[in-house]
Amino acid sequence: MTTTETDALPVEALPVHVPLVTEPLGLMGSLAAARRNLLEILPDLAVRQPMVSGRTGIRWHMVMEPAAIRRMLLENIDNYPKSVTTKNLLKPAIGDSLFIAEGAHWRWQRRAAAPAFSHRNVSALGPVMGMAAQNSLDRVEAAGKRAVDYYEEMVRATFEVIGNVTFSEGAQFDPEQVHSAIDDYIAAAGKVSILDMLGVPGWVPRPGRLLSKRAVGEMKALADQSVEARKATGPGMPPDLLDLLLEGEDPETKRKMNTAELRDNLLTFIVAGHETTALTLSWALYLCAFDQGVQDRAREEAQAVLQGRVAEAKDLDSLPFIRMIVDETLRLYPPAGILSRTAREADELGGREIRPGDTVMIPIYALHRNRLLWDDPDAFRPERFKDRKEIERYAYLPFGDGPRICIGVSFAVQEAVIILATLLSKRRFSLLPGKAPKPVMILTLRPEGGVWLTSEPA
Ligand code: HEM
Repeated sequence: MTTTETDALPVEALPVHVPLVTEPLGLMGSLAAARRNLLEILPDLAVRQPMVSGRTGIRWHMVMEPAAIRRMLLENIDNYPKSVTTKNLLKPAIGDSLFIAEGAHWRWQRRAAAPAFSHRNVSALGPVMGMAAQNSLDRVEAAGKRAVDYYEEMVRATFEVIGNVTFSEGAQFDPEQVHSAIDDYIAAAGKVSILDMLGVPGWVPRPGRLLSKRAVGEMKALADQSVEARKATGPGMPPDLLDLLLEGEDPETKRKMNTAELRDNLLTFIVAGHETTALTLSWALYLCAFDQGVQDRAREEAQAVLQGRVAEAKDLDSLPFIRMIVDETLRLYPPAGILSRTAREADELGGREIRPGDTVMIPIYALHRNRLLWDDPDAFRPERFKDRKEIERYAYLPFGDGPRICIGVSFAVQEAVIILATLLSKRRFSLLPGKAPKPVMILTLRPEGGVWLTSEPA
C-alpha cells in the first residue's frame, strides 16, 4: 500500500484499502485483474475526477459526479435500466422479481412489498434480531481467547435473522444447505458477470454454469416448500416478512403475488439481504478493532443504553454513535461496490456523450473515496456522519437512491445496530497481527481471508 499525495494521513493510520490502477490495463489485463478483484480494475482517476470513460469491447463510463448520478437514478431513470449483465446474472436465481423487474412489473411488486418494510413492521422484527445477537454473543464468549473469523460469524448471525423471518418452521429446510447453495451460486455467477461486464463475447466459455444451475434448483425448491407450508399454517404473531408478503397487495391494481412470485421475492430478500448486512457488520468490527478509541466510545454508549441487556429496535435513536460507525463502514466498504446500468437512448452525463447501449457504472467504492467529495477519504471517521445534512446526498450511496433505492434499508440498519451494540457492550475486540482482511470485490465487497479478531470481556 502506498500513500497518495492527497492522503493527509500516513498509511499505517488508515484501514485497509486497495491501491487503484494508475496505468491502463488493456483488455487481457483487465480480465485477469477482474477475475481476482473487481476493485483492481478501478482506475485511480475514479477517486480524483468526476467521470472516467473507456472502451474494453464495449463503451463504458464510470460516474462519480453527484448531479450526473442524480440524473441516472432519478431524473432520467427510464433511460438507465439495470444492465443486461446484472439481469442475465440474477434472473435464473431470482426470476423477474423486485430486484430485476422494470416498468409496470417492477412498480406493482414494489407497491405490494413496501408495507412489509415499513418502519412499524421492521421494528416488530427487533426481537428476532436481538435473539440472533444473543446467540452470536454466546458463540463469541464460548470461543474465549481464541481468534474468530467475524465474517463467517456475522454471516451466521444475519442468516439466522433472514431465515427466521422468511422460512416456516414447518418447512423441512436446513439453513446451512440454503446458505451453501446461495454461496455456490454467487461464487459461480460472480465470475460470469465480470466477463459480461467487460463486454467479452458470449461464446467465451463461462465457468461454473452447471454448478450454479444445481444450486439454484435447490434454493427454489426450499423456498417453494416454505411458501406452501406458511400458506397452510397461516400467519404468526407478530407477522414476519413472509406473512406480510403473503398479505401484500398492490393498492392500485389489487394484484397479489402468486407462489412463484413470492418465492422469487423471498429468494431476492435472502440473497440481497443477508450477506450485505453481514459484510457491514464484519467490516464494522474490523474498523472498531483497528481504532480502539472509536471502539471505547461505542462501548460506553452501548453499555449506558443497554445496561447489560440485548439491544432492541426502540434503542436505535439512543445509539447515534453506533449508527455513525455503521454509516462510515458503509462508506469505506460498501457491500454493493459497483452499480451498473445500460443506457437505452443517447444522453449527456457530466458533459459527456452517452450512446445507446453504453455501460454506465456508478463505482460506489470510488465515489465514497473521491477526493473532490470527501476529506481524508481513506480515513475511518464516524464523526463525519454526526450531522447527516452535511453529507451530499448523491455522494453517499450505499443503498442506491431514487425509486430503486434498497427496500431493506431500515431492516439492514436496525439489524446492524442491534447486533453491533450488543457485541460491543460485552466484548472488546482486537486485531490479530498479520491477518488484515483484503477488500476484494466479486459481486459484493468481501474481506478476503476473513476478519480474524480476538476478543475479551469488556
Ligand atoms: C447493508 C445491507 C444492504 C446493502 C448495502 C444493500 C444495498 C442495496 C443497493 C445498493 C441496492 C440498489 C441496487 C441498484 O440500484 O442497482 C439495493 C436494492 C435492493 N435491496 Fe438492498 N441492501 C442491503 C440490505 C437489504 C436487505 C436487508 C434487503 C431485504 C430484506 C434488501 C433487499 C433489496 C431489494 C429487494 C432491492 C431491489 C429494490 C428495487 O429495485 O425496487 N437489501 N440494495
